[in-house]
Amino acid sequence: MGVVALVPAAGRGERLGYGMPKALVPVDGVPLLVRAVRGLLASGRVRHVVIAAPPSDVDAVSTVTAPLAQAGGAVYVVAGGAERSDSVRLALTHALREIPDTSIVLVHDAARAFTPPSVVGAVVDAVAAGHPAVIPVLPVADTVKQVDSTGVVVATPDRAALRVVQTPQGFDARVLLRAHESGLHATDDAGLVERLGVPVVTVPGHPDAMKVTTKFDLAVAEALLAGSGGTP
Ligand SMILES: Nc1ccn([C@@H]2O[C@H](COP(=O)(O)OP(=O)(O)OP(=O)(O)O)[C@@H](O)[C@H]2O)c(=O)n1
Ligand SMILES: C[C@](O)(CO)[C@H](O)COP(=O)(O)O
Repeated sequence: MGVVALVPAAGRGERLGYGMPKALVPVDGVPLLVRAVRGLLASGRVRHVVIAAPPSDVDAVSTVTAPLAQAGGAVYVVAGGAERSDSVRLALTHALREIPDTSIVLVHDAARAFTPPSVVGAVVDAVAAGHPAVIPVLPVADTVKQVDSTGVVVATPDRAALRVVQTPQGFDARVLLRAHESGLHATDDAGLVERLGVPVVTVPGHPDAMKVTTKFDLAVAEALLAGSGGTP
């Protein structure tokens, strides 16, 4: 069973506003991307990692991530694309071309750098058990409103049926390839798979798998790290 993790890390981090690509932003001296890759490998389930880096930072990203490769595995770096889905597709193409036994593919945001390895393991286990698509989720803590284009509320969905979606999202490699060849658009990979009519199952996510998007999130990440004694 070849498990490969694709790590989209080519975003500009505009909402964070740190003046460098978000994946390279350090928390306690260690870039978010390095922490994300360490967490994937610490699960003991992932052998190979393919990172989609900002095109102008492929060399810098290769330098910081090459030492992370474990025995029998490799860390590849490719140039990412304009949108997250382009970066995932470019990394997937590389994985399917260069890593012959790729059967399960995880897609994991570099920005979710503090995801516990146990979440990675739960996703891989569920795909290995025969589910073609698996996502980690959390319940919704707030009441959610649907609004129209002018901001007027049109509905209050029952939040018991809503979930917040995290990564890593895990897939049968053939299903993910079909989803990315579909030409459809979605903000996550499972969104593409859903549109193929393939069932997507959920496993429990974790609050630490939060996406570092804003300065507030970065402050939360720093607090998390301080509270955990410095891992991952
Ligand atoms: N063209 C892109 C855009 C995003 N990502 C990656 O997708 C993940 C989720 O994206 P997000 O958190 O929205 O990051 P940014 O696009 O960098 O954020 P912003 O919109 O604030 O610039 C991140 O790890 C990001 O690096 C990517 O690989 N390629
Ligand atoms: C994939 C994702 O992390 C699921 O929550 C999220 O959709 C990516 O964030 P973006 O801002 O839509 O790029």
